[in-house]
Amino acid sequence: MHERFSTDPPIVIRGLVNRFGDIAVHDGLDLTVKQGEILGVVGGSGTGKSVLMRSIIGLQMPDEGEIEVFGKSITDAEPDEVLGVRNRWGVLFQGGALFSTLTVGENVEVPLKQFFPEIDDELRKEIARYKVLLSGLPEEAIAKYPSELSGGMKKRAGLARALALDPELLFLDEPTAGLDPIGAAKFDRQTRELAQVLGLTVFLITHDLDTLYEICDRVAVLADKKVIAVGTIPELMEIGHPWIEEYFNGPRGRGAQAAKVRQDRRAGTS
Ligand SMILES: Nc1ncnc2c1ncn2[C@@H]1O[C@H](COP(=O)(O)OP(=O)(O)OP(=O)(O)O)[C@@H](O)[C@H]1O
Repeated sequence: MHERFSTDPPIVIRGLVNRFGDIAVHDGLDLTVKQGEILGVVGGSGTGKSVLMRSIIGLQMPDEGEIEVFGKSITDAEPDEVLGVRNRWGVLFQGGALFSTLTVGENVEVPLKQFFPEIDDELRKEIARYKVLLSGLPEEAIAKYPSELSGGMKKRAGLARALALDPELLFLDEPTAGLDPIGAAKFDRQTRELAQVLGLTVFLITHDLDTLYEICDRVAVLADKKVIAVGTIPELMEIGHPWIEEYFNGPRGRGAQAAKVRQDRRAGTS
């Protein structure tokens, strides 16, 4: 079977420890991300969600522990081996992290040039164009510079770049932060559609309760330097952890839950 169709978990983390000076951000963190799921990652500010993502993609070398992505160790691998898995994921960083001196199209071409230098210019431009359109941007956005884009368009451009290499795994760091509610709901819908159509596994850091209710199959909760629970929202609510209760049962959590129920009724699914 081609690895793309493997049912093995694409991410397995065991005993992760990350320290900055004397302070441990993670201390014995375990997490398994299942093939094909959209996993929401939540936790209070500073609980280490971004550090966790950076560790998985090899930008942060952990002090202890083991991280496997597509069965390859990120923590012990030789740089060449990591390169072999790096082209199987795409990352949308907070704020898009676009190169300001390149147009949207050129930004999307960057990973293509890096990993597939043999592709000729015309084909590379055409692939980049297709990814920009796939991300929901109009044709005219291709030639624009990041400074000419709205916040929502920058996110979509970042998404187009994250999709450049046809990834199997997509990392999204707070994709709807700073978007208006309509833009955020659109972005959520698009993430779900892309995940379904392209067969992606999605690791999604968010504070957005609507996103969690709308598109996440499971949610991992970071607290006390670990993942304290992973499951569907109803499963998490049964655990009775005070932070989880407060998070999902607070006024915003109840609002998001009610919105989901209304939407499901309209769609005739409940
Ligand atoms: N390079 C670094 N050097 C020192 N401390 C760092 C570094 N990167 C992160 N930290 C610290 O690690 C902790 C976790 O940071 P991280 O950005 O992962 O939190 P987060 O859960 O993503 O927060 P937020 O929800 O606010 O984005 C914070 O206390 C942060 O100050």
